[in-house]
Amino acid sequence: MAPTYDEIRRAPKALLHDHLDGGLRPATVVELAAEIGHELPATDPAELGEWFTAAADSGSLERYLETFVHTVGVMQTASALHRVAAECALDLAADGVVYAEVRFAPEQHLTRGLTLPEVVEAVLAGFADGSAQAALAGRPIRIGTLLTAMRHAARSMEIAELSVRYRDAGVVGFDIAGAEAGYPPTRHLDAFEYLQRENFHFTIHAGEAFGLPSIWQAIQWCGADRLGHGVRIVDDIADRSLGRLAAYVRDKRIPLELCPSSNVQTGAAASIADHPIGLLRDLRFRVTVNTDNRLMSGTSMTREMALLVEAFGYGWAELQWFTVNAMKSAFIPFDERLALINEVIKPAYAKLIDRVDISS
Ligand SMILES: O=c1[nH]cnc2c1ncn2[C@H]1C[C@H](O)[C@@H](CO)O1
Ligand SMILES: [Zn+2]
Repeated sequence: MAPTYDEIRRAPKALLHDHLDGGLRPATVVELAAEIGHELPATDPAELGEWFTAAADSGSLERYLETFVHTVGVMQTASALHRVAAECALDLAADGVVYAEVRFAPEQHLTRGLTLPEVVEAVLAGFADGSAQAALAGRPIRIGTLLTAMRHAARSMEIAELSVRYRDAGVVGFDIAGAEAGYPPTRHLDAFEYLQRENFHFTIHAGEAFGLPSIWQAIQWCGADRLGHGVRIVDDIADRSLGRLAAYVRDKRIPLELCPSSNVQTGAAASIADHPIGLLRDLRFRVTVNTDNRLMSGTSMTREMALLVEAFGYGWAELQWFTVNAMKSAFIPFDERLALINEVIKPAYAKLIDRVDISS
C-alpha cells in the first residue's frame, strides 16, 4: 500500500531548502501589491498562481528567477515581511513540516528604505508569530532562518556578518543564490572564510544550472556544509561508478538539498521519473527532499514526496530516511536535532511502517 497524499501530509517532515520569497500565498501577493501599487501579471489569486508556475516552467534558471520580481517587489516593508514570514510558518506547519530552514536575501528588501537589520528582525518576528500560532493549533514547527547573499552582487561579506550577528536570534546559517553560470562560489571566498572562523554554518547553491566545477569549488574552496541542489554530481557518476568528487561527497556525507519539481522547471532534470534522486538514493548519498519555491512550483513538501512515491515506488521507509537525513543535516544544535528525530519523527514513522506491515 503506497503512502497516500493525505497520509504523507500528516507525517512529520523536515525541509532544509525553501525560499521565503518563493513561497508566498498568491492571495497575499495580490493584497500586498494593491497596497503599494505594484503591477502584477494577474490580480485573481488563482490566475496569478498559475502565472507563476507557467512562467517558472521555462527550462532555464535565469528565466525562472525573473518571476521573483513580483514577490520581492511586494516584500519591502516590515509589515509585509512579517506577514509573509508568519504565513510561511503556518503553511509549512499545516503541511506537516515539523522542522524547516527558510532562506531569503535581505539585500533584496531595501528598496523602500528598510535597513538590513530591520529586514531580518521583521522576518524573525514573523516566523516567531506564525510558529506560535501553529503550535496553538496543535501543529508545532521549528523554523531556522538562513540569510542568502546574491551571487551576482557584492554584499556577501556584509550578509555573512549579519548572519553571525543574528545567530542567537534565529539565524542558523548562510547561503548564496541567484544565477549560477558566470558567478562561481569563489567570488565570495572572503565571506565563507569569515564564516568558518566564526564556527558558523553555510550551504551553497551549486550544481543546479552549472556542473561539477561549481560543486567542487563550493566544497573544496569554500567549505560548504551542504549543497543547495548539488544534483549535477551525477555528472561524476558513470554506470554507478563514482569519480573522485562524487566519492568525496558521498564519503563525507555532504547533504544534497534536492528539489525535484524545481529542477524539472529549470531544465536540470527532464521529469520527476528521470530525476537523479533515484540513483543518488540507491547509491546512499545523503539525499534530502525539498520544495525550493512553493509558489513557483505550485508545490509543498507533501507534494514533492507524493511525486517521488509515484515515480519511484517509495514507501514509508524511504520517506522516513529522507526525513531523518534532513534532520541530521540541519544547522541547529545536535541535541535539538536528536530530540526531533527520536521524539517526533521516528515514533510517527514507526506507527506508519507497522500499519503497512500488518495490512500487507
Ligand atoms: O533554485 C534556485 N537557484 C538559485 N537561486 C534561487 C533559486 N531559488 C530562488 N533563488 C533566488 C531568488 C530569490 O530571490 C533568492 C533569495 O531567496 O534566491
Ligand atoms: Zn534554491
